[in-house]
Amino acid sequence: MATTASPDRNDLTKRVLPQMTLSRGPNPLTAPLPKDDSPPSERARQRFAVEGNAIVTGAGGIGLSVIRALLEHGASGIAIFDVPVSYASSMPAIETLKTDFPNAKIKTYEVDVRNETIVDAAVDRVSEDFGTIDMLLCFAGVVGCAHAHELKVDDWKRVMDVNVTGSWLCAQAVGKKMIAQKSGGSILFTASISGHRVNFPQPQVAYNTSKAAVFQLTRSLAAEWATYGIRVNSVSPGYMDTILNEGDGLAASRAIWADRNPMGRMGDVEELSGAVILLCSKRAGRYINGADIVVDGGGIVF
Ligand SMILES: NC(=O)c1ccc[n+]([C@@H]2O[C@H](COP(=O)([O-])OP(=O)(O)OC[C@H]3O[C@@H](n4cnc5c(N)ncnc54)[C@H](O)[C@@H]3O)[C@@H](O)[C@H]2O)c1
Ligand SMILES: OC[C@@H](O)C(O)[C@H](O)CO
Repeated sequence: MATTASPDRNDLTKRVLPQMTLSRGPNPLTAPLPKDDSPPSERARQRFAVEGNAIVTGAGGIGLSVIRALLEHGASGIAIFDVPVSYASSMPAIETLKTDFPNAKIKTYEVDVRNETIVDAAVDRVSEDFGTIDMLLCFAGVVGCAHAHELKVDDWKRVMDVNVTGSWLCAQAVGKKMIAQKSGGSILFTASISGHRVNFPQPQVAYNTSKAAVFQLTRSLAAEWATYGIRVNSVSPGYMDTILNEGDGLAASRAIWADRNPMGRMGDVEELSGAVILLCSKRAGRYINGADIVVDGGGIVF
């Protein structure tokens, strides 16, 4: 039997919470594209240029590679958030970046992304040190392998806290700054093919679940913050050749992953940077919001 919806149900103003109404204020994403008469090569360069300062969390294999790409494409400042133990190994690479890009401002901050107080204080410090925050790229992440029926709740929480809560805390702290700055911005999360499908042979229920959550975090913030000129997207790498895929018994799986990939190999971290630059670029990425780009060599062949 057909039911008639109550009149109130069709009245959006009564159904939608006040804070979800899209108040259209000044928004760099709604302004018309500026006319550009520069020569073709310059137009091509500008199309994939990134502008301003970026906070990058997780200066591991992928994070360090992307920082270099951001600097090559025009970023003027990079604030790196990581935990002290990782700085010990990534510091030589960070020093090389400072030498290779002498005009860029590159600073490191000891930040455990799971801690709200530390994240908020660090984002405040970046604001003071750099002026504006134009981009946030979240690469801080951990993996954990255990059979689901044996997984301890602390191990579940460790993965969720870094991959989901850590990404959220950084995005909220930076989002507040971007909204106040009124100049828009770009936020990029790192999901994974593990959020799209269940990988083989490693059992990693917490990791897979955490990365699927990152998609909805991406889409939720993309929907809420476009009105402030903030775009929010994610990348989903396949198996990249980093230290993340060495521990927790994962090294033994590398040959299986490569064998099942159409390209017969794992990815090089540098092969991810094109997608990241596209999503963060002000021109080429301007209408890309709430998207996830999979970079996995064609997926796993079963
Ligand atoms: N390598 C891959 O195959 C692959 C595939 C898909 C997704 N990813 C994701 O990409 C991201 C980067 O991975 P990677 O391969 O470069 O790994 P990585 O281990 O080389 O780097 C991860 C970085 O995150 C940092 N980190 C961990 N916990 C942190 C915390 N609490 N606070 C601050 N920083 C913290 C680590 O210190 C490290 O520098 C992760 O989110 C990972 O899940 C990786
Ligand atoms: O799915 C690829 C990655 O997210 C990750 O490196 C892997 O799943 C770790 O087991």
